[in-house]
Amino acid sequence: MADYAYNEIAKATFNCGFKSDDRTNTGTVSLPFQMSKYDLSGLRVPLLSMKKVNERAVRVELEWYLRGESNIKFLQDNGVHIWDAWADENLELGPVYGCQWRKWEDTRAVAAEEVPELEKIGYQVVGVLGDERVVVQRFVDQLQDMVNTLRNTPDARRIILTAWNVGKLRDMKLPPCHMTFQVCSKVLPEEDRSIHGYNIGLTHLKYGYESNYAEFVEYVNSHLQGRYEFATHEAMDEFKIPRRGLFSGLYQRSVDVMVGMPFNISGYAILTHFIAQITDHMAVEFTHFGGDVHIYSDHFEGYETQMAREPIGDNDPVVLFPDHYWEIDDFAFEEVVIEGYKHHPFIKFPVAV
Ligand SMILES: Nc1nc(=O)c2c([nH]1)NC[C@@H]1CN(c3ccc(C(=O)N[C@@H](CCC(=O)O)C(=O)O)cc3)CN21
Ligand SMILES: O=c1ccn([C@H]2C[C@H](O)[C@@H](COP(=O)(O)O)O2)c(=O)[nH]1
Repeated sequence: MADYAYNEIAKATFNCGFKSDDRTNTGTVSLPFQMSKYDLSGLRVPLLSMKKVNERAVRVELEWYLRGESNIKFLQDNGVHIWDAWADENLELGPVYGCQWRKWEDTRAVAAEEVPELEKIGYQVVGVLGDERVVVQRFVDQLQDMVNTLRNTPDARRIILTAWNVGKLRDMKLPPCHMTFQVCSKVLPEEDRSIHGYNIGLTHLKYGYESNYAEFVEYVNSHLQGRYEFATHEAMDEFKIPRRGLFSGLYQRSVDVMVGMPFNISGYAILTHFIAQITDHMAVEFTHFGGDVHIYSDHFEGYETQMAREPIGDNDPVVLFPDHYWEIDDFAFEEVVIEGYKHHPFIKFPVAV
């Protein structure tokens, strides 16, 4: 359950953090470099039970990232106001997350004879300089590259999405906090493949989704007495259970434990499941690496309230996508469903700007 991993970080930060000043003049306790891991098997999503996390806002924000926009109009049109305080009067944030994910700008001035080769790999001529050098430009879709690599050469150790575009930091209203996301694809041994396939099937059955995974569970239950560890690769191939598992990790340079982190871990878990589904993987685990991990001083009271609550044992949230999803642009937050989320009431935390 997600609460335990998250609570360890929150408690360590609260109890052992250094009293620190910060940009917003709020004051924090801060504990550098903390890691936590979240189980994703069976389409699980780490949504906390000890306070309500607005999972709809998480889905809307994720679609906004995937759309590659720098303007928060989409968020506002869909009733999400978490970025309002940072945008300018035109609702612009500068080239933040989505912009870097989908259209990282690469502009260079080159000698004319280099142009034909560069055009072959997607650069376009956008101008000529006084010294006759030619200005060429392309926009890199890092997310599409991630998906393509997972489909074509999944053993690659370079499958990375980064928002930390050093040359553009000064154009951003806030430099990216969740800055670098990496995925690793692994061929699963028979038993692991079976456990993860079975878990997804159980989730599908529980929520009435017909799927190859649900059929696999029915096969295991009727032919193997429920002993999924006896399922063979051959049988799993027949049910089209993916051969590979997906592991993901996020480096977040600055972590607001009470406000940002619950959004960030659940958002990246949903992103991992989505990428897994559209590249024929099963998501296994998400690891969160925090750089400056802090609790603001005006969150201490809310922290005490949250930590005094009992985790809800049967909080077992999962995410379900329509089974036709196969491309990045298929993601639509209204169709992405969270089921099984049980939580204590919302706690209001002031957000430091
Ligand atoms: N101090 C700070 N913390 C953050 O987490 C944060 C920033 N700044 N700046 C940029 C983004 C914006 N993000 C935000 C901003 C506000 C909420 C927020 O108001 N959360 C409320 C619930 C909001 C709702 O239900 O819609 C909360 O209490 O968690 C969450 C994430 C995350 N980021
Ligand atoms: O996704 C996010 C975005 C922001 N945060 C938090 C982390 C910090 O408390 C502030 C950013 O301030 P900096 O001075 O730029 O570090 O926002 C987050 O936790 N998650």
